[in-house]
Order: sequence, then structure tokens, then C-alpha cells
Amino acid sequence: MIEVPFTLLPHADGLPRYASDGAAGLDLAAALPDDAPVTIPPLGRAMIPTGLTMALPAGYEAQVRPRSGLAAKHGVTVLNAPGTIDCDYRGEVKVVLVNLSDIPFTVARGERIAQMVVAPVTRVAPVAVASLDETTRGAGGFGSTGR
Ligand SMILES: O=c1ccn([C@H]2C[C@H](O)[C@@H](COP(=O)(O)OP(=O)(O)OP(=O)(O)O)O2)c(=O)[nH]1
Ligand SMILES: [Mg+2]
Repeated sequence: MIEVPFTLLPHADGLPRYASDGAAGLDLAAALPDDAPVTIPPLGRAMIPTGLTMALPAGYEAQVRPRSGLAAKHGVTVLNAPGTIDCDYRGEVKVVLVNLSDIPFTVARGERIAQMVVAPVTRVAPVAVASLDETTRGAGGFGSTGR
């Protein structure tokens, strides 16, 4: 286990937790005032605060991913999935939810709205060249191998 420092803003709901021994993602809870739930209208979106800031080690990122239950049961997902938390980001982690259902969805304080997977990052050094090596695929893409 790699220790990752977090700070909890006053509205935070505690440190994020893995929901099971083998869970890949730390669940992220909505850090909202008790009396101020957020209602997302059909096809609307909302930036939900988590009350967390963190300092990932260099060479790592965190991916903000949807929870499958919210997607399957309510049509609510992470709009920019997977959201990217950079290792040099020190602001509050936020979750951009979108409601793809046809009824409003209300997020209450403490509700788990997304999960955060920490993963290693490979960085590369872009180098300008005149041409690239040839491959069988070449420039074929976007369904070029069939449906
Ligand atoms: O779901 C997300 C995605 C991003 N971020 C924060 C952490 C990340 O390090 C920063 C920038 O994210 P990104 O690079 O995806 O956004 P951008 O639109 O490129 O903004 P910037 O110009 O600040 O990089 O915003 C979140 O809190 N939640
Ligand atoms: Mg960016």
C-alpha cells in the first residue's frame, strides 16, 4: 500500500474508502451541506465537491470513474470519465456528474457518487520526425476492420 496524504475540507465526509477488500476504487462521497442536496435535471450536469484534496506521488494519477450502480439504476454517470487527477493537483477533487435519465436525480450529502482508481502513469518525450514506420493497419481506424 502506498500512503497518500489527503486533507479534509470542513464539508468532507471523511477519508475515501475501498468498499471491499479487493475494490479497485476508493469511493468518493458527495461533500454537500445537509440542507443543500443537489438535484440534476434530465440531461443536466453538476460539479459535486468531495471535500478532499490529495498529493499523489510523482508517477501516479487518479482516475475518477462512474459507479456502475448509479449508471445502471439511475442513468447517472461521470461526464468526463475517466476524470484525471494529476499528481501535482492540490485543489479539491470534484466529480462531474451527468444525468442521462429522463427524471431528475438528487445527490445528498455523503452519497457515494464515483470511485477513484490510482494508477501509474507512463510519460513520454514527443520527438518530431519526417515520417513514421509502416504497419499493416496503417491509417485505417474507426471501424476499418469491420463492425
Ligand atoms: O474529474 C475531475 C477531473 C479533474 N479534476 C481536477 C484534477 C486535475 O488535476 C485538474 C485538471 O484536470 P484536467 O487536466 O482533466 O482538466 P483541464 O480542463 O485540462 O484543466 P487544466 O487546464 O487545469 O489542466 O482538475 C477533478 O477534480 N475532477
Ligand atoms: Mg489539463
